[in-house]
Order: sequence, then structure tokens, then C-alpha cells
Amino acid sequence: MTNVPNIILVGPMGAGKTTIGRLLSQSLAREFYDSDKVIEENAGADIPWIFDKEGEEGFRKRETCTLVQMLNHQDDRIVLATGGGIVTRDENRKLLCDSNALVVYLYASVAQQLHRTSKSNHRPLLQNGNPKATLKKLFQVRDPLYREVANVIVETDSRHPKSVANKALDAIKRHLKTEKTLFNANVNR
Ligand SMILES: Nc1ncnc2c1ncn2[C@@H]1O[C@H](COP(=O)(O)OP(=O)(O)OP(=O)(O)O)[C@@H](O)[C@H]1O
Ligand SMILES: O=C(O)C1=C[C@@H](O)[C@@H](O)[C@H](O)C1
Ligand SMILES: [Mg+2]
Repeated sequence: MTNVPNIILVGPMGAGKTTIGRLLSQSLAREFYDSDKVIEENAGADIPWIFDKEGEEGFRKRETCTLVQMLNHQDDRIVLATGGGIVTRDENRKLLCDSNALVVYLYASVAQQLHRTSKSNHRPLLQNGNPKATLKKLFQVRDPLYREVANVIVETDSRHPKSVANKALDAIKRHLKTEKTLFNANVNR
């Protein structure tokens, strides 16, 4: 599938952006990047350390720089998994919408987000207070923002990662086909 543009995955913590992104990159024989990982490599420190020393604002600045860096990537087309909060800055949403990338929103219910994030403790926003209430609050704010930037939405709740990746690939192909049909219809008008 050489005609598939850069693919960017957005969605809440635990939606499976990193997991599904890696599988998609294998299916498409592309490089895979994870903005959280790139931020850590650029900073020479992990995300909990950045939140601790620079606060969330410092982390968000780094996240925007990394998004710009990835969108300017000169190599072959890539698959990019983003952090759950990438859509919170207006600037990032504009960058995503103005890019030629195909943005996929991986939807997960709050119950699934909670279940999938409960096994690790590297997400600073879930370390204090009640994780369920935090995920719910974040979801209320962010779900419309994910939808705003997405070209394609894929539901992930009742599926194994491999079948989510296949479903995402089918949705991407359908989206590109519709775009092409619309383009041809406009050209022939
Ligand atoms: N469809 C799925 N079904 C079951 N488990 C899943 C599914 N997708 C991801 N997981 C599991 O959920 C956990 C979180 O997944 P992952 O780290 O890919 O989420 P993420 O969206 O990248 O989160 P973050 O925004 O915090 O980086 C992992 O243990 C992963 O194996
Ligand atoms: O949802 C969020 O705001 C975050 C999600 C993670 O991917 C990391 O980007 C970080 O822990 C913040
Ligand atoms: Mg991730």
C-alpha cells in the first residue's frame, strides 16, 4: 500500500496507540515512532521526570516540538503513535489537521482505559487521586478533540490488538478510496 500517507494515532491513555501503531507499521512495512518515546530520547529523561521537574506545561512544550519534528520527517512514510494529551493544545490540533497525514482515533471506553492502564505506573496523570475519575474527566474534555482531528475512528473495546490493527487498516483503505472517488468526481465535473 504505497499510496497510504503518514498515519498518526490519537486517543486516550490505554486506547492502544503504541501497541496498534507498532502492528500497523509492520503490516505497512514502515518505520514506527511513538511521540512519548521521542520526547524521552530528546530530553534524555523519562516522562515522569519531565512532569516532576518541568510540570505538565513543560511536557506539553516538548510534545509540540516533537510533533513538528515528526511531521517534518523526510524519510519514507511513517506510523506515529501520539501521547493521550496531544490534542489538548490548539496548536497541535491545527498541526494535525493541516498536515497530509491520516489521523486515526482509537476509541476506548473509560472502563477499558482503566483496565489497560492499571498494570503500569509510568503515566504521571494517573498517579495521584482516583484514576477512574481522572480518566472520565479527561475523556469528557478530550473525546470531542480527538474527533475534531480524526479522519477515521476505530473502536477498540471488544477486540484483540491484532484484530484492532486489521480493522484500522480496513478503515484506512476505505477512507482513502472514498477520498479518491470524491477527487475523481470533482475532476470530471
Ligand atoms: N485492543 C486491545 N485489547 C487488549 N489489550 C490491549 C489492546 N490494546 C492495547 N492493549 C494493552 O493495553 C495496554 C496499554 O496499551 P498502549 O500502551 O498501547 O496504550 P496507549 O494508547 O499507547 O497509551 P498511552 O497514551 O498512555 O501511551 C498494554 O498493556 C497493551 O498490551
Ligand atoms: O493523556 C495524557 O495527557 C498523557 C498520556 C501519555 O501518553 C503521556 O503523553 C503522558 O503521560 C500524558
Ligand atoms: Mg503510548
